[in-house]
Amino acid sequence: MRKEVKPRGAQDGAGVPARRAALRLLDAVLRRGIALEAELVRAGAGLPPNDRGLAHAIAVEALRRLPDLDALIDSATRNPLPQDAKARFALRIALVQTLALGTPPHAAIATVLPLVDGGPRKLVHGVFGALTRKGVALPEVPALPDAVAERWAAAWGDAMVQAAARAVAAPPPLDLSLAPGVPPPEGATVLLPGHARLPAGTAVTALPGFAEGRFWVQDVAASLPARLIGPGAGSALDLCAAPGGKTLQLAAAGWKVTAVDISESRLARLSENLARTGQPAAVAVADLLEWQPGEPADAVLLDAPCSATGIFRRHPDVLHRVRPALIAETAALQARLLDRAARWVKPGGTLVYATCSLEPAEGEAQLVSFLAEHPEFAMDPVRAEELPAGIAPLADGTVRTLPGMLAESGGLDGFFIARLRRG
Ligand SMILES: C[S@@+](CC[C@H](N)C(=O)[O-])C[C@H]1O[C@@H](n2cnc3c(N)ncnc32)[C@H](O)[C@@H]1O
Repeated sequence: MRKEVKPRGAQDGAGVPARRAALRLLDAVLRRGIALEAELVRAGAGLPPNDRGLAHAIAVEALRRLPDLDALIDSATRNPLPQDAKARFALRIALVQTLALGTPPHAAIATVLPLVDGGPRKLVHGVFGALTRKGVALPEVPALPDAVAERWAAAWGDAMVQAAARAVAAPPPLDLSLAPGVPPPEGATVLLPGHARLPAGTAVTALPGFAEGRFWVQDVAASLPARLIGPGAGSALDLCAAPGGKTLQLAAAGWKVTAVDISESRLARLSENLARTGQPAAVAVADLLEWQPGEPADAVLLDAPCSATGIFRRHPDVLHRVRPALIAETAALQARLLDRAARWVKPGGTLVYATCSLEPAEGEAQLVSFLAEHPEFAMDPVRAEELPAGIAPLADGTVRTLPGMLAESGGLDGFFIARLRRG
């Protein structure tokens, strides 16, 4: 009689599919360098929403805590497990649940052992048991991966690295940009006019006014590039626009906006956001290395694709998958995009360049080479009163937000912003 071959995972008990999906997410980020959110679409396909949410929560928390989890694992094995060993992944998943997510140890290990069926079950069980019996805990301030700590210390100093480590410990607050005339929700902190900050974990879709488009989610740092363009009645190009936080701001400030992005799926979200908030904008799906507008614009905003290391609090996968080669690659793309964006600014018009990156190659260095090659542009220095209290423009008129700034009110994303005027 032929033995029936069951696909892997076919006999999974309750709770195991979520852990299998968490394993797949971590594997995608750590071994293949894929963004967590991109993999979530694939790894979560077919899973009920609760399992999908749990897989995501486990993976995100493991990425926040990876160096500390690995140090614990290494303290309990005679020879260090290879970084890509399945046993290490299984242990990270079991430990992070017990030590950070409040899962009882027996449930954490029982749902993880099926991931190493036919493999190192005994080892995983033994290491997990030894660590939990010892009563180990994660440190209050997570350790950053060595390569990140070294890179950021060289760029910004040790105090920034310590602030970044504190900031990675927990998800950030929920920041909203408010449509014109909308008051901040009750209990919100207001860092700038038209802004509201609510505690981390607030469900935005459950807030009164969400469906009516009275606000949209946008970190206060991410709201600065469009704010710095100011109100206007002329034409504005929002380049690399999706999912559209800045398009909404520009439209709400009175600009006649054309929003361009290469990603159809992200632009679909931009169109949903326009529909929900009732803000008008023309939308174009295009590669900006090929597209060009019918005529130059009064204001051009380039929120360029980047390593996204400035948003590590919400997307801790960047701490592990962004390497120097990726930073160099995105910096080269930014230079080409910036060069094209510059051609589309009317004489006397404004160009704002922004990246949500903590890498000088994607910010400060980009600006230096741009100014050297574009004498027709000069800095339009940002003034202190245009920024939240506690954040000052730099001497050259640019804005650099870093971990540690506004820490007492919940921090903000890492951004670089430069405003230029065409002569
Ligand atoms: C930082 S995100 C933009 C965020 C957006 N400005 C907002 O505020 O919601 C960068 C965007 O650049 C887009 N992008 C990357 N390469 C592009 C290209 N060659 N042409 C047009 N858009 C591009 C990506 O699809 C992505 O949506």
